[in-house]
Amino acid sequence: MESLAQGVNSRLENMRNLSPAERLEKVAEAVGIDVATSSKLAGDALPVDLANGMIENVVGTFELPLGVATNFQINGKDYLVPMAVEEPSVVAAASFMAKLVRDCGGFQTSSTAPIMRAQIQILGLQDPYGARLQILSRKAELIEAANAKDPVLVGFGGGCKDVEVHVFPSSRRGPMVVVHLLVDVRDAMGANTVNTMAETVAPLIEELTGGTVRLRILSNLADLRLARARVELTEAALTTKAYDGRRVIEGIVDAYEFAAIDPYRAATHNKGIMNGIDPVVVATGNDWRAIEAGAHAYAARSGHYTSLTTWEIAANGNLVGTIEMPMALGLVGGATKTHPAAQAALKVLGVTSATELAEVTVSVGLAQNMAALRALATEGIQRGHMALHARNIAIGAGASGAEIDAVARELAANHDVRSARAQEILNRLRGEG
Ligand SMILES: CC(C)(COP(=O)([O-])OP(=O)([O-])OC[C@H]1O[C@@H](n2cnc3c(N)ncnc32)[C@H](O)[C@@H]1OP(=O)([O-])[O-])[C@@H](O)C(=O)NCCC(=O)NCCSC(=O)C[C@@](C)(O)CC(=O)[O-]
Ligand SMILES: NC(=O)C1=CN([C@@H]2O[C@H](COP(=O)(O)OP(=O)(O)OC[C@H]3O[C@@H](n4cnc5c(N)ncnc54)[C@H](OP(=O)(O)O)[C@@H]3O)[C@@H](O)[C@H]2O)C=CC1
Repeated sequence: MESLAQGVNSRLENMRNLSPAERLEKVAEAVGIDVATSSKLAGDALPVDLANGMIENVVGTFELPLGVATNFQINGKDYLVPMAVEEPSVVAAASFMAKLVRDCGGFQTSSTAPIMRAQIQILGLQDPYGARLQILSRKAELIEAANAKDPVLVGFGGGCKDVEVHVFPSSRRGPMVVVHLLVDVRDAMGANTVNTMAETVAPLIEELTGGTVRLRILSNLADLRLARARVELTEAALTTKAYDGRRVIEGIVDAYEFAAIDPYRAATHNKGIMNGIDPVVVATGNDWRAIEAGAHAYAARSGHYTSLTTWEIAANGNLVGTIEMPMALGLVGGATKTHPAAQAALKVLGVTSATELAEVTVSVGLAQNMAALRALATEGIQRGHMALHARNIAIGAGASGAEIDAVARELAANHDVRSARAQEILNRLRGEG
């Protein structure tokens, strides 16, 4: 079931046995980017003078490993997914699950329009419900004032689309009214865009209500900007030498149920999802704090913190997994525009809109969750994870060059991945033991 949609085939074989330079060449060839672009992914892409323009008190830059997850096929289109992350086994696990999913038809995704909320807090009101209706009666005027501030966005079909008014009749500081501007931010993450609009309409709101406006800022609970992905896997696809596919499916669904009912487990389950999501967010120069805040607030929206994914058994016995969560990602603005490696990562992905990027990103989150649940429900997490973590342990013990893989191999083979053991192996290899 190989797809060469838009010329890209994400099923790159044998990646693990190549050198980083060979892998980059293979990726660049697969997605059709030039050397000038691909070289931005090889390291040293962010000169200090550029970094100095991005944040304050800059002293240098800080690097993370950049991997590329293979095998992703989403809505029939293949993607190679850049992931910037320090944790071993994450990229391997995402690639592995994407391989299983592509053999079962790939990921199916959808999303809402990219609507962000800006909040405007009003205090000093005796009649909060009366103020609410005053504001709603002038909705069109507020929308017009907000949109006058961003003709570029309006030109792209975005802009403020609606206004909501929420009343908190009794807070410790008296009645509070909170206006939400609902803004279609198109291909922006949207924070600066909606904050500007909120600050613009605040004087008009004070005039309308007689109250005092305090905060004017977006909400990171972007519950109107959702991205979704669905997978369906057969028993045969999940069968291994050691485990029957039916047993794997039952185990994954039991693991999901645990996360659905218990917040202690849900926190770890969702961390596993974010293992997939954050590296894509970082690699594309997006704001990962915003994504994390939105994810966990959404997981707790019912008052009970729960899983961001669902895992069920369909009538035909197949395993069905879904994810739906806020995904406020941008292709313009923020560091996506200034960081050369983020620009190159977006070219590797080949996405043409922020919603497409959001759908790819939640697909990686779903794949990552599936990898963790599959491992946890069968052999446990340590075999696959620790075998790859062994290289970190080897480096920590002082191994370098070819020593790293030699020490890691022995640690993993003996299922004894500890620093002291790594030191012993290293000493022996160096003839010092
Ligand atoms: C680690 C694997 C994938 C090994 O799994 P395996 O069965 O040893 O893999 P394999 O050697 O049979 O290879 C299968 C495919 O995996 C990929 N793959 C496999 N190895 C590599 C590698 N070295 N480099 C690159 N790709 C690799 C690759 O796509 C490969 O296909 P191929 O290309 O060969 O046709 C598996 O054990 C796994 O998925 N484990 C789960 C790992 C995981 O979830 N890690 C996240 C960190 S743990 C955590 O922080 C979260 C957690 C667990 O607490 C969340 C929760 O509790 O829910
Ligand atoms: N709580 C939070 O999450 C907060 C986050 N931030 C930060 O805000 C930044 C993101 O803000 P954001 O508003 O996205 O960034 P920008 O303001 O840099 O970019 C958005 C602007 O880009 C222009 N634009 C050009 N093409 C498009 C297009 N196709 N679609 C949409 N807009 C387009 C628009 O108008 P124009 O050309 O007129 O500018 C738009 O207003 C991030 O760095 C984030 O870290 C800031 C405050 C709080």
